[in-house]
Amino acid sequence: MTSLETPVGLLIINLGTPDAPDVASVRRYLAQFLSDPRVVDLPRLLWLPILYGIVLNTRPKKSAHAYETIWNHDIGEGPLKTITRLQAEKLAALGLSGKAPVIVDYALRYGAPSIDAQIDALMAKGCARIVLLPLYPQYAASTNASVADAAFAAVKRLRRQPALRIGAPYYDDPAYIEALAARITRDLAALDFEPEVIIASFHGLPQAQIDRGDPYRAHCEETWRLLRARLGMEEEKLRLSFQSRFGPAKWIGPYTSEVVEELATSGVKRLAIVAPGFSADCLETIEELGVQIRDLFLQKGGEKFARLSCLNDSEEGMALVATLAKRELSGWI
Ligand SMILES: C=CC1=C(C)c2cc3[nH]c(cc4nc(cc5[nH]c(cc1n2)c(C)c5CCC(=O)O)C(CCC(=O)O)=C4C)c(C)c3C=C
Ligand SMILES: [Fe+2]
Ligand SMILES: [Fe+2]
Repeated sequence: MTSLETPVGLLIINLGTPDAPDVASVRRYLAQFLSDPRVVDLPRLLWLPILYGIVLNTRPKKSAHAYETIWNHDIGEGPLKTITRLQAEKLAALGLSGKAPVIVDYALRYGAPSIDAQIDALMAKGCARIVLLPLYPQYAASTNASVADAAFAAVKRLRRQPALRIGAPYYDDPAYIEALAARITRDLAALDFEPEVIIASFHGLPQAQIDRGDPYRAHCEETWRLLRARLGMEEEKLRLSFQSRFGPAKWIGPYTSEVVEELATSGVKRLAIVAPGFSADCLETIEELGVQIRDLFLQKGGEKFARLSCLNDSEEGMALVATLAKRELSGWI
């Protein structure tokens, strides 16, 4: 066996989720997440007292309750983890191996299974080459760079390091736009009503992170533009918005809640919402969009509301993940 025939590891990566929907687990998860300087890039001396003094004493209670409502109690895990695991299992079943076998698994940036534990596990199986595939279509330092930080921190401990590749953002990749368009078209056709407006809602980001050079907003806008072109929808038919604002600082807008309220009060009765930036359904889509935003729309005069699913492990979603995986593996297998 030459070194080119040794196994290659492939980890698909998503953000993460608490181990359980209770206050202690959510506090542990949020402490890890929100102390990452890529996520909250304020000076530590300013942020850590706020985080430990205020945020971690208030937010976990509220979030634990929200996680409880979406939890997959039968298997004891949150939806983001279930879906990411299924994506990895289905990707493994596709048989990506070439001259070199490919071992597929998944890791979560916060919570478990962690990136360092999964890199260790792949190395224990003989992988000297590892591809990390962050399932974040639009680049943000708080997501993509944070994955790279964790991967390089993991190998920093080692004398004999594996070779690492980290997948690129894919916000304008035809395979991504095609997967979204196919999924949206199929899901709209299955509704029992025709929405007047569809909102493409992306996770928000503090405006200050954009000002410091994050291309995230431009990436979201380009995804939105390409999706509109592919679906033949004008800006007023497929609206752009940003959700999940956290803390008092200014985040990028328009905020999803404001767009929904504006639409309802201007007489729109039938609305659909899709979250193209999330590759797996999670708290932010199932609960924030599916419950809070739905309630807001109906309360302000809307009559019909549908939340479309993320790509998840659907046929379209898996075709996309397979395309990305093959691209990032090329030359190694
Ligand atoms: C300063 C805070 C945050 C930044 C910056 C941020 C960026 C960011 N997040 C995602 C994707 C997800 N975020 C999720 C949950 C979530 N996000 C924040 C804060 C920031 N995110 C918080 C506090 C939470 C926790 C939930 C809560 O307490 O309300 C999730 C869902 C996780 C789940 O378990 O279901 C995802 C996914 C992206 C893509 C992004 C930057 C572009
Ligand atoms: Fe987030
Ligand atoms: Fe949220």
